Amino acid sequence: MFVDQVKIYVKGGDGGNGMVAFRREKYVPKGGPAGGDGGNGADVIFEVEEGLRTLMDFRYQRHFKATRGEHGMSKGQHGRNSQPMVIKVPPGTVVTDEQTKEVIADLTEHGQQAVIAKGGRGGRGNTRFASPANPAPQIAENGEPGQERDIVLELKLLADVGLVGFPSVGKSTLLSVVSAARPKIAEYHFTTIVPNLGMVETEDNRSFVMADLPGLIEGAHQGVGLGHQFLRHIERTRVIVHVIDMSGMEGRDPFEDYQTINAELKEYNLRLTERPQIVVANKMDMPGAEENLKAFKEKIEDDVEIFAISAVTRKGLRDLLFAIVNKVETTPDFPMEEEEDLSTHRVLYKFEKEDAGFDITRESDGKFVLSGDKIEKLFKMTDFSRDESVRRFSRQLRGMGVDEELRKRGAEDGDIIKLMEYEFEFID
Ligand SMILES: Nc1nc2c(ncn2[C@@H]2O[C@H](COP(=O)(O)OP(=O)(O)OP(=O)(O)O)[C@@H](O)[C@H]2O)c(=O)[nH]1
Repeated sequence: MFVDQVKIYVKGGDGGNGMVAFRREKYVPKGGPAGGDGGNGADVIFEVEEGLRTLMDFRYQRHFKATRGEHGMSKGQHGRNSQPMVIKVPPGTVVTDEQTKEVIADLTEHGQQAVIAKGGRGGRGNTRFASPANPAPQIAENGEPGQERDIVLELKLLADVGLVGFPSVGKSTLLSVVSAARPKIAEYHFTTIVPNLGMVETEDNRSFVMADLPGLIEGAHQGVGLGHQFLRHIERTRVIVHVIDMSGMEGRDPFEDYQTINAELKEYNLRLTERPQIVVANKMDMPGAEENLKAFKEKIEDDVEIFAISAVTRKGLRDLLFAIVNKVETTPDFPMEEEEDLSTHRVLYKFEKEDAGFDITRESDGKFVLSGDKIEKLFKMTDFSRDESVRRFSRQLRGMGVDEELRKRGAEDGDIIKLMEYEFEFID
């Protein structure tokens, strides 16, 4: 199979920060705590849109950051939660975590959704830290950071459109001038022929996959290592674009060429003749092409659509692409017999478990380095401008056993401890 691949970065929105505030009431010198919670940050969600058939859009935008939650406010008002960021993907998109190689989601059905990066929880305002012992807490949490990850999207490409025609009629030229991108083909162990495949995008942002078939069909005919699986792939082509050299060079007759190719398609018994066919009269920039086209039109059945173009000068390409994409969109799928079951409704979506805690390493200059998801998250959620928050952070570290572990590793009063880009002193 041809597999298109793109690597992108996604980040859920950070939670809004909690607020430290107190009630101000007339005649009351100091009211109770009134700082609201921050709102939750937005999730990054993928949703299947059946109209999409390539990962082309991700070539232009590779960074997706969802919005953060609103910060908590005074008078006990909570920040608003952010609306999820919904990104449309084509059916068949498999999403993998780049680092862990874990499959995050396998998106098959129209409308199916999966959370790809979770937004952070809003930080708690000081209202929530009030207790009988501490009725006026000077402490609030920062929002939890949104989940961020590099992910790989993979899509098995089916050729929507197959190019056929005699050698040298201009199929490769056409494919190369209309392709916005060549898919990064992950594997094609089944063939010795490198398939000529391009992703085409129309001006109105619709896209389809076009493949040069004849080389492949010839190869299959001669038995050069094309597997059954690959032939089936070709068979699924929805629309055939039949390219004809209208310059009639080398003494060939365009109409005879047209008939010969159609007869061959039938002979290979690939059911390709059942597909709608668009005829492309190419090389219209050459002398004599106009007359040849006229003669061709007189011989061909009336209902065949013909597009006169020049792949070299690019004349007529725009209309041709619109006609092709319209045809692709209105042609139903051609279900094959013994269809492999694509309808396994797997929705995998799991998040990696938070790891137990932290790691301690040592730099050459003797500094201790703390790392780990949980400890870094706690750090980001701490408002270091407030003593009470800082004290809470120390308590949290102690609770996790960080102090004890540092001591075991030989940390003494005054040693430098690094966490992300910050440094602290160890106080035993
Ligand atoms: N004048 C003119 N020449 C063209 C046009 N399109 C293609 N050609 C030329 O025709 C020759 C054959 O073009 P290709 O694109 O290689 O033809 P092909 O159908 O892919 O041929 P195979 O690879 O043999 O199957 C090249 O020299 C092209 O430059 C066109 O619109 N006008």
